[in-house]
Amino acid sequence: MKIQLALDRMAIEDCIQLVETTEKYIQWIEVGTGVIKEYGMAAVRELSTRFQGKTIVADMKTCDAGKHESMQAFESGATITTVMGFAPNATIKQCLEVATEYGGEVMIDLLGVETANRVKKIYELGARLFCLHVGKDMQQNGELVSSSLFKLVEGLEGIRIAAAGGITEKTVSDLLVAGVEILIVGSFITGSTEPEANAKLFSDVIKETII
Ligand SMILES: O=C([C@H](O)CO)[C@H](O)[C@H](O)COP(=O)(O)O
Repeated sequence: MKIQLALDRMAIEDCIQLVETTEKYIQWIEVGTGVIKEYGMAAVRELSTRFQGKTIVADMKTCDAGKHESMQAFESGATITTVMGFAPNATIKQCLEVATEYGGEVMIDLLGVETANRVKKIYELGARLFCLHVGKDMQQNGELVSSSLFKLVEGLEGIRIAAAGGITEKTVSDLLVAGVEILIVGSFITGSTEPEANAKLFSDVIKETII
C-alpha cells in the first residue's frame, strides 16, 4: 500500500513545503500536471533531487509523442510517468518501451475510459499499473471513485490499482478493501489549512483498515 501525494495547481515552493511537512506519511510524490505545465520538467527535476527516498510520479498525462514525453519524465528523475488510457495504442506502447529502457514504470490514467475492453487491450500491450480516476471537473458534479469503476479492471491478473479523485479519510477504507494499492490524495491534504494533520489522519485510517 502506498500513499501518493498529488501536488497540483500550486507554486513549486509550496510543493516542496508540503512534502517536507507530510513526508513521514507519504511514499509517492506526484508532480501534478498543472505544476508540470507551469514549470516544465524543472519541477520534476527539483522534486526528485530533493526527495530522493521517494517514488516520483510525473503526471505527464501523455496522449501523443509517447517516446519523447516518457523520456522527458525519466530523464528528469521520475520513477513513474502517466499516459492516458484513451491515447493511441502506439503511444502507450512507446511509453511502456521507454519505461523498460529506463527501469521505470508507466501508470495508465483511465480518466475518460469507459469500457473494460479498452483496458484489456492496454493490458495486452503490457501495462500493469492502472489508475481509476474521477477528474476534478467530474468531482464538481458530485462524482466519486466508486465500485462501478472497478469493473474496468476486473479479471486482469498481476495488476496494481491506483485510485484518484477527491479521496478523503472518509472514502479511503472502502477503496483499500476493494483492492486499491496506491491511494492518490491531493486536495484533502494540499488544500487543508493543516496538511500535516490531514496526512496523519489519512495514514492512520489506512493503518487501521489494514490491521
Ligand atoms: O490528477 C489529478 C487531476 O487530474 C488534476 O491534474 C489530481 O492530482 C488527482 O485527482 C488527485 O487530486 P484530488 O482529486 O484533489 O485528491
